[in-house]
Amino acid sequence: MANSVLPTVDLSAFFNQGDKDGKKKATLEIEEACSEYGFFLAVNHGVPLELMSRALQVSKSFFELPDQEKFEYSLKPGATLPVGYLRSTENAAEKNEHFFMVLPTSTHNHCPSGFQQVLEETYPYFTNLALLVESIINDCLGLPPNFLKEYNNDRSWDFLMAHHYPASETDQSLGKTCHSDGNIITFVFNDGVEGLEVYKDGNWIPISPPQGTLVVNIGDTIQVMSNDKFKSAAHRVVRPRGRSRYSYAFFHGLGGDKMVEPLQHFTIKKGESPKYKGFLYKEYVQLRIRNRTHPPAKPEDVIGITHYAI
Ligand SMILES: O=C(O)CCC(=O)C(=O)O
Ligand SMILES: [Fe+2]
Repeated sequence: MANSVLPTVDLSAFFNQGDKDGKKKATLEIEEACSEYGFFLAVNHGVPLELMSRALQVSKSFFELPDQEKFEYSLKPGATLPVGYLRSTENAAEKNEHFFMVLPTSTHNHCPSGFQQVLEETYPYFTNLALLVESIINDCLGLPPNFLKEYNNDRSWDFLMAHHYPASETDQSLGKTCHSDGNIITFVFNDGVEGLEVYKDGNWIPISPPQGTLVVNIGDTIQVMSNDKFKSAAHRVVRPRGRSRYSYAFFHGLGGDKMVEPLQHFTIKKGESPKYKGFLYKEYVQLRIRNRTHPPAKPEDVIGITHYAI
């Protein structure tokens, strides 16, 4: 089965004090998966399965509402963050709608009560899991203990998105076009409907994780910091015929004022040249938001991490 190429990593050892062998095994699997694919699947990740399915139900109920009700949650003019309801424009290359949420305590959020509850309940689990996976990645990359934890100490650039990809009928447009994520680590879960594909060596690999499994992927920031040791893989969502697809993505980011650049650990210390120019995380985030709010006419003009490649 095509799906079996992505390893499924059991994270339970990290929730059971003392299971050293389990931690070692999972760490090695994550290291291999992140250098090879930039993606892995995670089970026993600590996020309650009941909460994941309830969150998907809330999202389905929201996206089934009449347009007029959904548009009440559209981005307010002058808003500093693209929070709330967003949908693709009529002739865009992708067809989707999203609900975008930031830190539960943020006054920027503009959520109906269902999403507010999902946000408040899921956020602590995803934040803890992200800090755990980030510390495992720190070890896999051979960085000094707690390096990423200390560098990445600002949680205000993280966000949660609910996605709906309407079923494809006659048109062939994608649910989400080929992209890589700009952040540190992303967690995705969906309703069991296929559609996510990861690009590797010229092929699109379909990823259909069993329900309750999390898809974990490395973002551009780790790719840059590790000077390409870990991959931020291109991926996309194909819209299945006749079936809508629902998913959530949690994006673990970095403080906006942090500099993102290849770390000396992967350049000077290894005798390798940096593969990227340094940039502020917030600059890259702004460029990526602009890709959405003012989509360029030509797909090749969409700004991605190669913008900083040397
Ligand atoms: O819906 C999915 O399965 C993937 C979503 C995704 O790639 C993203 O939000 O960046
Ligand atoms: Fe993505």
